[in-house]
Amino acid sequence: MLVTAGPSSAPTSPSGTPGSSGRRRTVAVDARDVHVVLGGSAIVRGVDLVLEEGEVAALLGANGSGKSTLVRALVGAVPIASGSVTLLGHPLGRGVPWERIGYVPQRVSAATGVPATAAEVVGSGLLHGRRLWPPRHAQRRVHAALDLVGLDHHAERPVRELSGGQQQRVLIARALVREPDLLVLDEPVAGVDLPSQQAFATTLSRLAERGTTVLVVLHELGALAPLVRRAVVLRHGAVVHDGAPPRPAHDHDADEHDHVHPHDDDAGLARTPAAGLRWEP
Ligand SMILES: Nc1ncnc2c1ncn2[C@@H]1O[C@H](COP(=O)(O)OP(=O)(O)OP(=O)(O)O)[C@@H](O)[C@H]1O
Repeated sequence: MLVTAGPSSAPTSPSGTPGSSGRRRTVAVDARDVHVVLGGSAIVRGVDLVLEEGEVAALLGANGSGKSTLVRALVGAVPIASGSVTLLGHPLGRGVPWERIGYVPQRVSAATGVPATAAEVVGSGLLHGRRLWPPRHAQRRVHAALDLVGLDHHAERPVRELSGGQQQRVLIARALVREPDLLVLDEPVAGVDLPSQQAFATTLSRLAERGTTVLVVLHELGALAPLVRRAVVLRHGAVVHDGAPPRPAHDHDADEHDHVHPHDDDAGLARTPAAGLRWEP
């Protein structure tokens, strides 16, 4: 199921919203008028973001536009100055079912001071708050998650011996192992080779079909283009576009680039291999 509902949609409640079929859909993320202030500067300025169950949305914007800060605020990693955030029907805080949420932060190493193996790092994704021991079938789930990112053959290797891109894939597996209902990913495929990006896109699309909601920070849609139907574009911490994905452009990272382009659903011609998009009719 893929549904889009921007802030301009009919009002929703944390528990759900009636769809066109009349069936109640669960709202996975309900952020209203979110402001974040860091170091005395307003970094996120009045963002509204409502994501429904199974929706795949990309968060785009130039460097420094506030994408990471916004997703970090959504998962409670930085405090919000004002506004409200509800995740999976629960106000941000201890009541949120964090075990149902996977988060891949931006560009962190999977290697810690501890010589953990890839399987151990992924297994840590199964631990949370009150659960300090692995659930049943943990090993099977760990290996399945590593297999999804093409690294099961490295399961017993210390992560510090893996390349940067492989470490990133370990972190993706750590989020996937939870079989999350909500997945928040901050530039998950930066530094990841194209075949792995495509495998990741396939995995995400299967998760979305199953009802997982995905919010992914990207600079270019890249291999994920076929599954992203909604793009939220930030500029200076505010949403300047929320709707169909913008056309790819080579200058997306330029400060003055507005990230908003006319979109044509029949725009195969607008999507060129040079822009890094894999176009599927
Ligand atoms: N802890 C902090 N204290 C002060 N300013 C911060 C802090 N963290 C981020 N910022 C500032 O907030 C702004 C937005 O940063 P953020 O990392 O959210 O942008 P981004 O859109 O994710 O950028 P990029 O595409 O480069 O990853 C930047 O100007 C950054 O310097």
